[in-house]
Amino acid sequence: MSSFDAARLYFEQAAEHMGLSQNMRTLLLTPERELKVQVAIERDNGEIGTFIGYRIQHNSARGPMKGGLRFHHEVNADEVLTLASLMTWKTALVNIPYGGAKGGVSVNVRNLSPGELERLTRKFVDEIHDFIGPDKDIPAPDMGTDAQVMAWIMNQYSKYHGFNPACVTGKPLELHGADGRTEATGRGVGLCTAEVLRRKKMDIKGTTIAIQGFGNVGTFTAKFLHDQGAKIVGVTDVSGGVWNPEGLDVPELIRYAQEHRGIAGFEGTEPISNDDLLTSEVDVLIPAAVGGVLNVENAPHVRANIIIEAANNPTVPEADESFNEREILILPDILANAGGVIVSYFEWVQNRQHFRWDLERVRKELDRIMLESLNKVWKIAEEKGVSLRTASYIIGLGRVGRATVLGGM
Ligand SMILES: NC(=O)C1=CN([C@@H]2O[C@H](COP(=O)(O)OP(=O)(O)OC[C@H]3O[C@@H](n4cnc5c(N)ncnc54)[C@H](O)[C@@H]3O)[C@@H](O)[C@H]2O)C=CC1
Ligand SMILES: O=C(O)CCC(=O)C(=O)O
Repeated sequence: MSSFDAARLYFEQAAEHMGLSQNMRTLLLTPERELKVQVAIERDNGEIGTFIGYRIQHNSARGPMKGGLRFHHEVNADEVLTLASLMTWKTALVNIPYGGAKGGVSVNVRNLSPGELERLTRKFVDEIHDFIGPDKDIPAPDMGTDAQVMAWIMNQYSKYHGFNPACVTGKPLELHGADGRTEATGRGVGLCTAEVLRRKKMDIKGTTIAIQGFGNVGTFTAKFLHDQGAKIVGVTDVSGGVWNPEGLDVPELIRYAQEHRGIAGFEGTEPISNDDLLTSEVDVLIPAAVGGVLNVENAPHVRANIIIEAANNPTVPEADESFNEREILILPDILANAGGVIVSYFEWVQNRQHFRWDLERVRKELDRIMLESLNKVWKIAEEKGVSLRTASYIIGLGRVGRATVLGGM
């Protein structure tokens, strides 16, 4: 089953509850535009490197399309379409004035020098600049991209269309970025985790947590939860994993990971594999890396009572079904990781108003939107007797559907 067909099952479960017509389902599932471009660069050794880039614009019924840009060797059209559709439901669920899009280049960034990464980014913008922009489609960071990449995008876009920082979000602070964007996704994941624990009457102090992925989202999630007194007992990344039942020293681990480009070998810990981490005995499991990691094989062995989906699309539908049957609570990606796009929205607003917010204001508004969204999802799930995922989709689809009908063809 393709990744889009799998994600479509989540859509269909909500559409069924809502009694959406077949024609409306087809309209909402069909992407508006799919770009697939050649991204050719000169490598440092003088040879040519040819890569494939994608930007898939799924839906613009509620506003300009919005979504991150992923540089990863597993990027393909099916995955980008799936992620673009998730952005449509996510922006609608948290009620920010956007549609959904996603992009990516199929490349292993670990094999690129900084110069090659810059040339690749600029070349990608050369290919897609006519289709993006502050009122069309606004890229942002995702796996393998960061504030520096966003700065190059802004600079390259401006060469064609004039200075316009709102064409991309997640930029460096020195170049029209927003205070709090880098931490935003992890902060949102942490906030949601704390709120779920509160609702489940579990004390966050001493709650054991395992996190897969220790990049932007994983580190800020770990930091937030560690600061609240939770015990982060296991973390993995592409280099390996570390485990300490007494709780990891998260600030030290962050320093170590920056210095060693990975967490493997952090002193005072035992090694743990990615597979073992997912089935480890913890209260809360937080996938914060790639998609599809919770699958038919490992789902029956997952021992956490709560799964917070920081990554996009980490759970395949069969695993989701098995978790629901076993009453394992899953907070879905389109809610749990929405903090990033929410603060991207604040950045876009600040860029358009030429007025900077301070960190306190960003955090206050982010926390308010995250908690209001979680509250609404929880209420719908209870009222309708559905999972938190289906409740999230019901809200998202409902808003996109109504905007589509009101706007007309
Ligand atoms: N950056 C953002 O603001 C947002 C990111 N997300 C999602 O969060 C997830 C992580 O994104 P970022 O932290 O931004 O990426 P990143 O590139 O900063 O970090 C990715 C992390 O995952 C690890 N990783 C990669 N492949 C892995 C594998 N096969 N097994 C285990 N670990 C692996 C890497 O070593 C790294 O620690 C992605 O699913 C992304 O779509 C969702 C919303 C916003
Ligand atoms: O910040 C953004 O605009 C998009 C973040 C993103 O790609 C995501 O939420 O998956």
